[in-house]
Amino acid sequence: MIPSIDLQALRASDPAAVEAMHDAATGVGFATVHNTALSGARVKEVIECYRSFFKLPEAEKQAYNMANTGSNRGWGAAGSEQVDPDANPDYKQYFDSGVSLPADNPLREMSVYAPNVWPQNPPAFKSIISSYYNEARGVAMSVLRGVAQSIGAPRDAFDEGFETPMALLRGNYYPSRPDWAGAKDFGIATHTDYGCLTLLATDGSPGLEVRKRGGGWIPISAEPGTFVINFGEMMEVWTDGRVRATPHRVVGGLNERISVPLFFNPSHDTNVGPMGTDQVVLAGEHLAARYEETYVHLNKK
Ligand SMILES: O=C(O)CCC(=O)C(=O)O
Ligand SMILES: [Fe+2]
Repeated sequence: MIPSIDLQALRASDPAAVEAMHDAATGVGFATVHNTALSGARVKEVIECYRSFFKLPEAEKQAYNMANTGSNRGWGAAGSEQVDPDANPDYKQYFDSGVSLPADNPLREMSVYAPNVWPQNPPAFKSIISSYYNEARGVAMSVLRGVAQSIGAPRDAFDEGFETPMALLRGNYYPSRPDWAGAKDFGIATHTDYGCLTLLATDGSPGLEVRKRGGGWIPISAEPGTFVINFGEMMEVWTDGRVRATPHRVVGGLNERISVPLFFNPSHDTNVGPMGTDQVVLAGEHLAARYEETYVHLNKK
């Protein structure tokens, strides 16, 4: 039901891999991807690094709380994001990092390119997370080339749009589902991702569910070294609906869980208007609007 794709085969234009990507992109909107440049050991290191951060005392994490900076870099406390207006704010915590631009780059004035915030603890956080950020971007770009090929576009159709990507790496921490949680409380409520492609690593524990067309939910999980991919709203617009942005959620259960999505968003000025039309939709404007709707610290301003 959810295609499983060998990334090296996709890179080599193996017909079965290209067809699996076509099915994923135009059908369920999700796939798992394995045989990438990122090993399971690398992903485990990243997950444990986030875990150490999330286990710090709340008072220490407060120093990095993004509600204080108004950007989306640093720690997001439980209840700080509401992805579904009909549900309560999510009970997950998260930590966001983005592209590192040189101090004299004027793009840093824009909140989507704001400077990163790095915690002091664990001490290796900055080096582990920033190198994973760069490696994961490389993997995401290879996946996108395969997506382009699978829908009959040139393999490099998306390359130019990702020169200074608003790519955001997030560590999500879901504690076990709180006792007080009711029907409107979720680890992360039902939503579609905002950007083009999400490359998601998880600690292997269950929780993520994908909405089935026609109703119902499909559970999906991936051990470190295998990634879940899915497509976001900008990709659906850009491809004029051919590639699907599929809603998903985490209700949460007894198990604690960590997941690490890379939201591979294009450069601010990339036109993600439907290909082959003259409609203009600026990626940066779409993203800023969605952040304003969902980050509690931005929409309450
Ligand atoms: O934790 C997961 O598996 C999914 C997280 C997610 O959908 C998101 O952060 O957008
Ligand atoms: Fe998501």
